[in-house]
Amino acid sequence: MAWDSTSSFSPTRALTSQLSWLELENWLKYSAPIVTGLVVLLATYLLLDHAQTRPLSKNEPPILPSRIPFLGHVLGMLFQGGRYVKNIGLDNPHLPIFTLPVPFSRIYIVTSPSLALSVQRLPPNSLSFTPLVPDITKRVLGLGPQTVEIVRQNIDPTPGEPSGFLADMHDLVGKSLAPGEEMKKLIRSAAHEFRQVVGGYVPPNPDNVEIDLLVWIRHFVAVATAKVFYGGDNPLAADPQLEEAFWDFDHGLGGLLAGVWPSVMAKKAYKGRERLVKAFERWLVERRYEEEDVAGIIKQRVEIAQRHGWELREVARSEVSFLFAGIVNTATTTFWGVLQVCNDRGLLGEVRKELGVRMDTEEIVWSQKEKVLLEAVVKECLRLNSDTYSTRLVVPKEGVEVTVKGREYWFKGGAVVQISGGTIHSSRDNWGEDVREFRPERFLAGVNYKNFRAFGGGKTLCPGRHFAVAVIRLLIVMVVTKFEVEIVGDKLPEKDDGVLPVHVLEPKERVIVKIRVRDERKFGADE
Ligand code: HEM
Repeated sequence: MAWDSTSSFSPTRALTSQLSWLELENWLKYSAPIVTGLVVLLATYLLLDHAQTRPLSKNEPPILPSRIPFLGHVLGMLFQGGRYVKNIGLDNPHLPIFTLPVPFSRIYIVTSPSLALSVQRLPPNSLSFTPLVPDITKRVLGLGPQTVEIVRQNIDPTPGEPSGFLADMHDLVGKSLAPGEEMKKLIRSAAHEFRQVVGGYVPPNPDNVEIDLLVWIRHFVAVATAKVFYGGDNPLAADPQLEEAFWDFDHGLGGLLAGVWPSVMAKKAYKGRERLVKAFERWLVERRYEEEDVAGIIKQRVEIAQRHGWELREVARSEVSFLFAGIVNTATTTFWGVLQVCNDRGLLGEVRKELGVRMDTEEIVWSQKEKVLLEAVVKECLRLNSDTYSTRLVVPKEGVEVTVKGREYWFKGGAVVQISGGTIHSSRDNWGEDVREFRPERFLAGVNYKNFRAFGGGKTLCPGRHFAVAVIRLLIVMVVTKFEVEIVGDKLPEKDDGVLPVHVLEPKERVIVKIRVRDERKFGADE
């Protein structure tokens, strides 16, 4: 009999359905534990998220949950860098402070400038930056366990207590870079070095060679700063290739800070740092720091570190960090300053008009107006391009209740409080409708400095700020006076705010320029 495929009984179908049952049974047998596991995982995940988004105290700042439960804020920060938190602040202008719940902890974000002032004045036994330093320096600089132990000692001494390494170093750097004779000497030395590197620079033919403005400027800053602080025999002068190692270290800082297998995960930065450390170690072993042209602040830094029991190879790591502080922000801010001035013919004319730099005596003659205008240019560049955070650890393990501006706040122990410079600098409420525009005039008209956070604030306020503004001003004016800088392309780049904002932000795209010498006869402006 021919097989009737339309009949209601079909052995094939029966066999197939039997197979399906078997498969289902098998599937259930093997998959049930997996499904149960997944359900338990999902329930735990949602429970954790629920627990995480509940206030831990009635006075904890308002909690902003993330769209992706539990891990959302961490992922946001990981994939969007500093922009993530900055934008949450800008989207919630009604909240002066808020809580970002992260797995098993919190990050408290302050976006109100006046609240920031009060928060950074709280005593170090409630909020302090210094307890974070040992771990940060261990990761970023690769300090050994013995040195980290030394750093931990008497980290926040109260009056009358012996001061530890950090407090001694903090005092020294603060005093040496405060306005006064020592700082003037450093600025004179910087002026001299800038005149050597900028004045002696012969640009390649601009018809054939285009230059990356940031790379060009940062070379001047790196070479000159290394010489101002570490003298003519400084490690960068002895091996010019170290400059590349320096920028590798800088660009991979986030990876080093993450601390996960840095020699592999942040390979370039790690290698760059270790090359720098070796060079500084050699410099120290050869006692180059005793040479006459090494700045007093460096001689004393080495002395303090040794007095506290640091070995020379560890002192080398500390000096890499000081060189870093001296170069990176200054270089990037000078880049933005030169770019903005050269992009505005009117401003360029003003800047060029009143400066005289004499080759013979190295005397720099500023008109007061010039100095103020350039200072405004520098500060406006900093406002637009500095998204840095001031960070404080909540010191008491059990958490802390503080009264700030007449209100009670509670912070969880071990969590961090961050003042978001990026939000404060980008807020219309603080800077007006033209907040995104470059308008140095706003600083000439007078601004409220509580809205300006480029140098941080409180106990961690940048000690190099006066020196930095003076040298950036000087370098901008030297570059635009000696050279005609033609920007290739008609659009200025935006800052790259998708990274960890550890320093002034670099541009998203490279800025290419053509450089011509403007005046062959002398360095300075027309006499
Ligand atoms: C435009 C240039 C500069 C900017 C924007 C800048 C910014 C900053 C910021 C934001 C901090 C941390 C503040 C905080 O955590 O609240 C800092 C710390 C520091 N800066 Fe600067 N800085 C600049 C130039 C310099 C220069 C030229 C030097 C040295 C020659 C320097 C030396 C330091 C040191 C030593 C610290 C650590 C202070 C401490 O924790 O005790 N900075 N700077």
